[in-house]
Amino acid sequence: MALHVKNNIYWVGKQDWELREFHGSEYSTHKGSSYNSYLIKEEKVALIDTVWSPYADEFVTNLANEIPLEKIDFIIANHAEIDHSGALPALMAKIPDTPIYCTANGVKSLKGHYHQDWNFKVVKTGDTLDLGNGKALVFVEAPMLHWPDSMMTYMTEDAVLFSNDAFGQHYASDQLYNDLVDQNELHNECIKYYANILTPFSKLVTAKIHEVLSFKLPLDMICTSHGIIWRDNPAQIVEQYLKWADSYQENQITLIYDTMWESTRKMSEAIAAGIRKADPSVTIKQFNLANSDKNDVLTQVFKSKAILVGSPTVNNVMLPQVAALLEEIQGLRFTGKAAAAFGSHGWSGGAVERITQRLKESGFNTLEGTRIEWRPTQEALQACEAYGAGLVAQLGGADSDAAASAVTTEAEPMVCRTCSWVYEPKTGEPNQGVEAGTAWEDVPESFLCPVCFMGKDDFVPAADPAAKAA
Ligand SMILES: Cc1cc2nc3c(=O)[nH]c(=O)nc-3n(C[C@H](O)[C@H](O)[C@H](O)COP(=O)(O)O)c2cc1C
Repeated sequence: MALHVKNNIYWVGKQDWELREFHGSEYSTHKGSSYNSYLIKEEKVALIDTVWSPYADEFVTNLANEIPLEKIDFIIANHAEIDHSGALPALMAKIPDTPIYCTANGVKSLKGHYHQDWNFKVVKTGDTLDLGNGKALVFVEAPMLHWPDSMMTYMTEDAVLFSNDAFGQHYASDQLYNDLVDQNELHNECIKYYANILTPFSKLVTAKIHEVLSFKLPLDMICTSHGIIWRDNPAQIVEQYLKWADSYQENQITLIYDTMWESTRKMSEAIAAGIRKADPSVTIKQFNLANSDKNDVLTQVFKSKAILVGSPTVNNVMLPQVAALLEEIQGLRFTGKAAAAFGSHGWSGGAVERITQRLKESGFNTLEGTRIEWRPTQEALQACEAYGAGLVAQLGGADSDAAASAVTTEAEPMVCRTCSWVYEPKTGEPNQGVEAGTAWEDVPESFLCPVCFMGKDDFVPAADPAAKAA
């Protein structure tokens, strides 16, 4: 059923109350989700995005009840991922010649998904499409937010930004607008979405928001492609994104572990007690990975100034759930956080060292870990408490941003021509073993842009983007 949004704009999407997993099991959706599609009925009729493929037939039927399909003049595909483009095959079967407006990368992704040579119209930032009635759509490319093809579409006069995935949340609701839903639920789903999906692209988030703000366009609503529409003070989520993109952290320490026989859990609790005694103001959270949702844990990592990751040693390595989480943590490229490892072992040990190494490779400012043999004695637990207290003292000035800013270098930043990610010599790129203070000429030839994976040749001096990389 179509729902009126503003003037001649209607929501024609799908509320998916049942969804509990998204991207396979990559993202948990405790509150369901929605696939938001918008129909604009000006002199010209435009459809912005569609819905996920399982709901394609339902979508097309509902749309045809709203408007004869042949009256749709333009289809805008802001993003090719199948939760937004999934109904295109069913729709295009009915109106095969209707033009689809998307970025150049959008054509590649849509062809890659559907293997169809539809009537694609490639658009770039600043291109406009006249809707009549004095209104137009303006396109803004947003590469790697969060796929190479991503873009946003702005509607003039109505001052509505169709932001696609940006500013969205996985949150099914019978209310369309941000001011009508539970604010805590909304905040939790927004931060989870940012933490789990957008964290690696934070530098691009900041740059894109500043670019769009520089256009000085009025903004009345942000119509996202998942979750609610921001109509009450839409700038609030933009401001929130700027904070989240800036090495976000709260006064929180999170302990994450797995255990076979509870020794590592006891260590976690003793370390937490030591932290609590040393700093009663800090929020402490503890998660056993065996019974925790990984996306919820990653959200807490995002909120933390420091994390402690624990595992017993098994066959000289860590437990697999811990290894899996560390892989996710590495991909998310958190910045400005400290970390340490802990765990129990029987003879050789090995897990604490491996965890420490992985945390270091993931860009954390790693602190000395702690280990015990077998099940903890009273003395061992006291030592863990003391360790927790000592950690608080170390955290006083130990975050890696501070460490990075202590690095002085005259070396110039370099920018990736494909996605605009900036290499800052001051911070290096610890994910690829490039230490803070490394000048571009000393960065290994195997270096890849961490956002779009282009090689070193694709980089040019940030101060002179027209120049060719040496
Ligand atoms: C299958 C298995 C393999 C193990 N392999 C090692 C090992 O390679 N090195 C070691 O030091 N301890 C090893 N241990 C001993 C555990 O690390 C030890 O029991 C530890 O206290 C368990 O901690 P937890 O109670 O947190 O599970 C192993 C234990 C099991 C059950």
